[in-house]
Amino acid sequence: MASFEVIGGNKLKGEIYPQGAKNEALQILCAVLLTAEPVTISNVPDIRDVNKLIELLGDMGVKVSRTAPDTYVFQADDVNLEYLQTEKFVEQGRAIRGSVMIVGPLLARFGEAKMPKPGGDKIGRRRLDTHFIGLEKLGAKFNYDTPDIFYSATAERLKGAYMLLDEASVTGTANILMAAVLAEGVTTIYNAACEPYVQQLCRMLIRMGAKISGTGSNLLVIEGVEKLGGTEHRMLPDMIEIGSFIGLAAMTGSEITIKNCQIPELGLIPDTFQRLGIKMEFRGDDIFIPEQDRYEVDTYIDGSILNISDHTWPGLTPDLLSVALVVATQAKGTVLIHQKMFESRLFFVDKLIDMGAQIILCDPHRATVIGLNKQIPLRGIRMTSPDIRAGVALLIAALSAEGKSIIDNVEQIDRGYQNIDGRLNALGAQIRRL
Ligand SMILES: CC(=O)N[C@H]1[C@@H](OP(=O)(O)OP(=O)(O)OC[C@H]2O[C@@H](n3ccc(=O)[nH]c3=O)[C@H](O)[C@@H]2O)O[C@H](CO)[C@@H](O)[C@@H]1O
Ligand SMILES: C=C(OP(=O)(O)O)C(=O)O
Repeated sequence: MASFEVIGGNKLKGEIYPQGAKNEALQILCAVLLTAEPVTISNVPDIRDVNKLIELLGDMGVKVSRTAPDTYVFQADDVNLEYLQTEKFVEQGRAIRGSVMIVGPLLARFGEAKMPKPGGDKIGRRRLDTHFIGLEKLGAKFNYDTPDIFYSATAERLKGAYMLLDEASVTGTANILMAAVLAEGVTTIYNAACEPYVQQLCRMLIRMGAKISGTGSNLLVIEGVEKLGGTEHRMLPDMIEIGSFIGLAAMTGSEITIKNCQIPELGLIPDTFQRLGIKMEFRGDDIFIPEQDRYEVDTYIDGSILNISDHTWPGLTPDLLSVALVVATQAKGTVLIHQKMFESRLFFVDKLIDMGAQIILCDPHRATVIGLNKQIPLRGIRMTSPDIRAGVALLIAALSAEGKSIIDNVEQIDRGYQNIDGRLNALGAQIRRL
């Protein structure tokens, strides 16, 4: 288990480039299974979860070549389905959430798929009903009643269908979409997730020859085609990393320019941090955060307390609430953080309370944060990173804190943030990997 030793209290300064988007990468990589032709993917982040999925694809027989540090060519012309019976596959599938999205492409192209219960953050119940029910509507038969939670599915030829998803699941929509593009006839997915990750997947599939309308909306209509061809795809910058850097700048009172953000794709993210009082300027496609000694939380028009909550896209992503919460600890004012989607994602506030933050955990979904207005700095402590986003929120807290912090289990942070210690040290942070 690796740890970070963080000496807090330094102001950072400079430019930082966001990595390619983790959650987009996990979808796009699974989509290479839909064609026997080469697919070139660039702006691939060099992070644990993505590297694990690339390794899994390679072990399944997909030819993988890295043509530049962030660019890969994949060719799935000789997929070994027997690999899905091996213990190594089970281990790999269990290690990441993204592995669940091999099911749709495998069913569509080969008529069979297997997978263990996928991994990912332990941040609440993460059910897969939406995936399975959707794929069943396309004609797949699932066997998921196994004691070892190893699912298998078969389908002779998937057939298009109408479906109204019970929830707008991000990976569920991607999985069903990837199955529907090769199904016979028309599939309509209503209440589809429309996060930029899914939009990017739609664009890639269309370039491969798929017929999809409704990209960016919650109503996708897919006319199945016989086969798909190769393409080139470039990943968007990671919007969660961009939000994390905005929060980091505010907490540490630093002047940071976040380069090449594709600002129109960020939805409510900049606005949310602005409501927390953080000033920023859009300079072309860069976000400039000036040095600010203080920031003051907005209230609603009627003067009531600001509430920051998650929602399916185009609402605010749940993956940034931990960062918003940590930023609120040093703001002037009070904020209610309401994490609606996940029930175990706010428990990390006990570490922030140990650091001196004023937070009332109202219930598993809601925390009231009374900002310290930078009158009293947080103090460094030893803590463990429970999940990827809490991990980065604790890192931001430690960088702003007085004294030394140790953060254990930083593999959680490495799942989604590329060389985060090296990149932040280049801006003046003091982070040592132990
Ligand atoms: C690999 C990947 O892409 N992971 C992301 C993906 O996970 P993932 O696709 O697993 O998450 P889902 O979208 O399926 O669901 C997330 C949670 O929200 C709940 N839910 C979802 C939709 C809805 O309308 N109502 C509702 O309550 C679900 O029950 C679940 O607890 O999307 C999540 C939600 O943006 C993000 O946190 C994850 O980082
Ligand atoms: C929850 C997340 O990831 P995963 O779905 O891979 O666990 C995340 O990226 O914040």
